[in-house]
Amino acid sequence: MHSSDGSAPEPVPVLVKRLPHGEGLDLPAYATDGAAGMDVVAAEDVTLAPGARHAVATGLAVAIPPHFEIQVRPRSGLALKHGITVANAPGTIDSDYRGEVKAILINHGTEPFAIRRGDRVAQLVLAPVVRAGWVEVAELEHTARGEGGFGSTGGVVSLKP
Ligand SMILES: O=c1ccn([C@H]2C[C@H](O)[C@@H](COP(=O)(O)OP(=O)(O)OP(=O)(O)O)O2)c(=O)[nH]1
Ligand SMILES: [Mg+2]
Repeated sequence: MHSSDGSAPEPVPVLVKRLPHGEGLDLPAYATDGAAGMDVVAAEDVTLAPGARHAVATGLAVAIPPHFEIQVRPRSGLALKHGITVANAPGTIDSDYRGEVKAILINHGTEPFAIRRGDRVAQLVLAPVVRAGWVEVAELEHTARGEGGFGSTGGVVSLKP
């Protein structure tokens, strides 16, 4: 959201600590002014065979403020060109996690994929967290959808006007 004068809001401060093997690497950064995610680089060399997955080190630990999370998301270019994606997308970094941030990458492609230290392998999206509180009831209100789901409104063809 932008403030009423149209200026961008202040970034939310997120504490970040470089681990020893992260020294010398760029911190995650937004590639453009409008980027939603910060590209994060690998802190290790690793080759993913077809079908293999690996928790790729970033060399970073973070302290996210309360009521926020960081999502670890794939980069579309790697997914489209090489079949490299985040196995648990979007990965969840909890605000109370103090271990190393890792990107769990999987190779869905047909060729081995070499990751070199410093390569941008995923993107981190800071997102607000709203917590639910259960309100247990015996009956739920009726809706037009009811229990229909999983394609109940039709297939891939567009809805009739
Ligand atoms: O892609 C990811 C996902 C998770 N984590 C770290 C941060 C997160 O706070 C913690 C736990 O993640 P999650 O809750 O997804 O995993 P879990 O299997 O439920 O483990 P746990 O029992 O530790 O919560 O692991 C990462 O570094 N990268
Ligand atoms: Mg968990």
